[in-house]
Amino acid sequence: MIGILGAGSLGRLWGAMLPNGCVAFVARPGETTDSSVDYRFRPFEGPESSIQIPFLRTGDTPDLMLVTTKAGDTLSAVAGVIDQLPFDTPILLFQNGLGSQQSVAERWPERPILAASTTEGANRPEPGLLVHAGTGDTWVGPLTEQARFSVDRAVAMLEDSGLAIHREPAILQRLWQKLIINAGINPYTAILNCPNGDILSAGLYQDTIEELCRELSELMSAAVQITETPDSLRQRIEQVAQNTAGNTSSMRADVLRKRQTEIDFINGYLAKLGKELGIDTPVNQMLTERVQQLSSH
Ligand SMILES: NC(=O)C1=CN([C@@H]2O[C@H](COP(=O)(O)OP(=O)(O)OC[C@H]3O[C@@H](n4cnc5c(N)ncnc54)[C@H](OP(=O)(O)O)[C@@H]3O)[C@@H](O)[C@H]2O)C=CC1
Ligand SMILES: CC(C)(CO)C(=O)C(=O)O
Repeated sequence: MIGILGAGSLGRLWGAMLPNGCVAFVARPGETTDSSVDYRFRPFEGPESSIQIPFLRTGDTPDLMLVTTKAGDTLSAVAGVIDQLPFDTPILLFQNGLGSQQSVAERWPERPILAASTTEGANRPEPGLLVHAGTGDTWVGPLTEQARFSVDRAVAMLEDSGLAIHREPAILQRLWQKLIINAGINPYTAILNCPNGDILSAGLYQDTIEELCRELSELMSAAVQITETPDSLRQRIEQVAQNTAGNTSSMRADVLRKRQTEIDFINGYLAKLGKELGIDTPVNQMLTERVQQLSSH
């Protein structure tokens, strides 16, 4: 049995893709477990279907726990359920950005804590409907020492979904690569209130991207010893912005829905890291503050 903590877009995608009867959502503390989570699932290809996922019952012991809350909710969500989990249940964190993963791994270093980086895309355009909007790849790797022995088991269980799953021993580096893309696209789309592709012609982007990429290059080199020039980072950011030109980024979507964004775990994380490492990050700081002003901080 696989437990899923966070019945949002990504949690429901795993709920729909994993074999029926093998998954259960984890209720919030005090929430009833008598009901189920019911929704329509629109797959990337093929007809819609109805999904019904039960809640994990007291005494059920999941073999794997997927955590699909937003980064800002993750530490408290895990804290709320961890005492009910067997000590050896792998806990796999799916958050974008960085910072939330380290908080969980540092608080429970003796537990098997893993992280995933995924390019699958899921959204809920209306209540009760989950859309698998884009197929991609999911990489899974260990954050704590204990987790090294759990990666193969976690990958094997997730492979039952039919999605593309890969082992990634250097998961932190993999998360950094996605962080770079999110840091170079998401805040601009939120501030400018535009689809991903439109940032490229905007004055705010053109005036700051060179300096932002210099900050990203220095931070990545200092934090995870990946050397990549600012120009190369800029090319990667612009390639993704072009490939996803019509998309509404997750950060713009959060602002439009008046939900808390993940800015503190993207550019905010980078600005904080810069302070710790003695690297100036004025553009990350400016983007963080401007997005914070837009959202419900
Ligand atoms: N959606 C996607 O395609 C992708 C998402 N990600 C990342 O995955 C994470 C989740 O994203 P997404 O699914 O889109 O976000 P959603 O907001 O759709 O889902 C998060 C869910 O977690 C629930 N939640 C919050 N706190 C708790 C708690 N304490 N106990 C149980 N449930 C809780 C929320 O409930 P409520 O709404 O009631 O607060 C919500 O249903 C993010 O970090 C995102 O960046 C990464 C790649 C792709
Ligand atoms: C790559 C990008 C920017 C695609 O929209 C994304 O990951 C997001 O919106 O969070």
